[in-house]
Amino acid sequence: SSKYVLSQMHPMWQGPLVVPGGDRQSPIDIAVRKTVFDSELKPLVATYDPQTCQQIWNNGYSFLVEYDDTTDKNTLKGGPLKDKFRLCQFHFHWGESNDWGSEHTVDRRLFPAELHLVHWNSDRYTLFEEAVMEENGLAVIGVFLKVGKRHEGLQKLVDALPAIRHKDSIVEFNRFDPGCLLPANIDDYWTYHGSLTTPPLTESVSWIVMKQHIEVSHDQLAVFRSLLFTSAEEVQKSMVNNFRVQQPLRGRTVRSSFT
Ligand SMILES: NS(=O)(=O)c1ccc(NC(=O)NCCO)cc1
Ligand SMILES: [Zn+2]
Repeated sequence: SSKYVLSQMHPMWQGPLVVPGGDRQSPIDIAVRKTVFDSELKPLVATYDPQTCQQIWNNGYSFLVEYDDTTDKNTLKGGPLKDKFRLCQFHFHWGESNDWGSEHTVDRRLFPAELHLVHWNSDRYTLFEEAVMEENGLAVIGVFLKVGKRHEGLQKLVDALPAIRHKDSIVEFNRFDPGCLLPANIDDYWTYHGSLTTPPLTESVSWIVMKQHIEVSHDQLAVFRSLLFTSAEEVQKSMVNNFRVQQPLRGRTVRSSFT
């Protein structure tokens, strides 16, 4: 049965959204004490080619760094995944202040921002658009951001943001290694079955949320907040608080790859 999901997460969404089923929605709170260690979970193997980076653009919701996903150049396998997945894009969610902004929470703790690396199952499907509708179609790696020392690898991205301040603006972006945004330790993660956190909210995501966060500077995060939800003709609205609120667990188990 499909349930109505009120669009609490963002004023931009008008009226209730119908989602298929609605009992595998994301994000969620990860109650650490209730996670279950699974010794069968393998280490994650992420192989990314910085040369396949194509463009960075403001989609009116976040900014996306998109990769050429027509070949198996950027793959994710292992971890909870049975198949091989292809990176298509990564993006972030953040708040208007450093006190909130992440989508997932850990024991209700909010982080100032969260990175999502979006992959689709290239063993079973030929396009993202196909995979996004399927139960085992997507794998998204979530990485929490904390405010601290400057992230040298992120700076190249930050320097490109003023050029895509408005919705639908896009610039060519080449040579960016998404691997530089992963924490040192990618063996410790939580994993559960969920959904996209923005429309179409389809329940096709194997979530892999890293236990270890990365650090970015206050100034780097401030540049995220200088982006706009709006296009050049509209009244300006700062791109902040582009996160969805935590959704009910509905009996799901969150597994951990570590004790
Ligand atoms: N926030 S999230 O759950 O990681 C997410 C990822 C991809 C999408 N959609 C998507 O990638 N659409 C096609 C090309 O951008 C929506 C939400
Ligand atoms: Zn996201």
